[in-house]
Amino acid sequence: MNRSALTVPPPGTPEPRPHPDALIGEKLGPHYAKCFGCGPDHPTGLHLEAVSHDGLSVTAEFTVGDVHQGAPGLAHGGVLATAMDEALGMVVWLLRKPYVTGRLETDYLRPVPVGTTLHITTRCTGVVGRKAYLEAEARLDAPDGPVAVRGAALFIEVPVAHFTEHGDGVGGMTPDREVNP
Ligand SMILES: CCCCCCCCCC(=O)SCCNC(=O)CCNC(=O)[C@H](O)C(C)(C)COP(=O)(O)OP(=O)(O)OC[C@H]1O[C@@H](n2cnc3c(N)ncnc32)[C@H](O)[C@@H]1OP(=O)(O)O
Repeated sequence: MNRSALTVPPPGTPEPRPHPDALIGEKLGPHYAKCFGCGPDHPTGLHLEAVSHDGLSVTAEFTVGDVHQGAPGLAHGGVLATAMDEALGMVVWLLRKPYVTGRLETDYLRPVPVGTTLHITTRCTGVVGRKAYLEAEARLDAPDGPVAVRGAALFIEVPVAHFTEHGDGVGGMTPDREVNP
């Protein structure tokens, strides 16, 4: 993958660990019912479902539907980037602090037909100050299927005020709340 230095942790960055209270090895619930990425109440959203793993990693599944097309019969690249962004966001939840995407890099390796279930794996590779370094991979139809998309990201920790001042709040979430109900 063509990674920029901006999404690679500096040399010597220790391996990050989940927050001691993070739920590991369990299905992660949506962070917001109307979220385009994970919300069950979004009519055309991705309905991403994810499970957390030790080592600050998440696996997630997303089945490409008719409403996600770009070219006829193929997933839109922006939708695929959204799926990566959402699955990356689920990893930083395990730090139990609010983060937003600062930078998202995406490499598209194979077309993704409608009906495909993408198996997405995301991992945090380092945390330095407010910056969390992340990487992602999406495979076609099986956890060991062909790689279709690779991604890397830099997420930035923000205060809760980021959501209350710029949006409509945090949907009942606070940093102290169980984030994976
Ligand atoms: C309640 C939880 C909800 C969870 C939702 C999950 C959904 C999935 C995730 C998303 O899609 S979030 C939505 C998309 N992202 C945004 O809307 C973020 C919009 N951008 C911002 O609000 C600000 O630009 C941001 C908070 C990211 C940074 O602004 P700040 O003023 O707080 O930080 P600052 O600019 O001082 O940067 C802090 C550090 O991050 C670095 N940085 C910030 N943006 C960067 C960038 N884009 N690329 C590289 N580095 C970046 C910056 O260089 C600096 O590094 P150093 O500490 O080493 O000096």
